[in-house]
Amino acid sequence: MGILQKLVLASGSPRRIELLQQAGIEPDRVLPADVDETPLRAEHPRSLAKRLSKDKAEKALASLKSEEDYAPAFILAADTVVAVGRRILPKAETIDDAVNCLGLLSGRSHRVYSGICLITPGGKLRQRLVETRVRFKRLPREEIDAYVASGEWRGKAGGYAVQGLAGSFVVKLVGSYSNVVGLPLYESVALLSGEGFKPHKNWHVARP
Ligand SMILES: Cc1cn([C@H]2C[C@H](O)[C@@H](COP(=O)(O)OP(=O)(O)OP(=O)(O)O)O2)c(=O)[nH]c1=O
Repeated sequence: MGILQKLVLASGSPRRIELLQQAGIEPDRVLPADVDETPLRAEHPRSLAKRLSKDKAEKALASLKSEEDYAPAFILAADTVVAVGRRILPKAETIDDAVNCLGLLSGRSHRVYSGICLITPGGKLRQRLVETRVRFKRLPREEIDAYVASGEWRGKAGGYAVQGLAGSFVVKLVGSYSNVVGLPLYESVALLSGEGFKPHKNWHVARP
């Protein structure tokens, strides 16, 4: 196999593409998979992240299979969920969503869960769930308003993006940082290598 192995990233998130690239992996194709992200009743945040990453990978596989020139490939998908205790925070779409999320996160710890799902060219399905604990400083209303005005929260789980302005809200982070941004790199690369994908084929020698 070796160099013929193709990798499809089942995601429309620019962050996930960038994170993979940061790890030296260039997906051969990016195929966003739209799935219903509504939590089930009383669903635990970790179960939701795992279930949705699987749904995304399977949806991408189905759409690949419907193509005339279908060829088996590695398919990688992820889903990131922010939760305070068992309470799942929404992917903020409105200013109200963002204000409510940030109010809940202010001055306390929350958890970020990413489910990752890999389907191999041979059809095996592998999953991981990665958890990061994040503690935010207390956010006075003026600071929440200023952050909301930046728009950085739009489309982000929990109404913030740690890779931007909200990085300065973090008092403590325990676990994987890339997991919070949307794709835990250590675990994703380990999963891929464990299934025989050679992640290092595109590495270049740095020029001074
Ligand atoms: C907490 C947090 C989330 N996010 C983003 C990552 C994800 O894009 C998004 C969570 O939504 P997801 O549903 O995990 O992903 P998505 O819909 O953006 O992309 P796709 O399903 O096509 O892969 O929140 C950040 O960028 N920074 C953060 O600090």
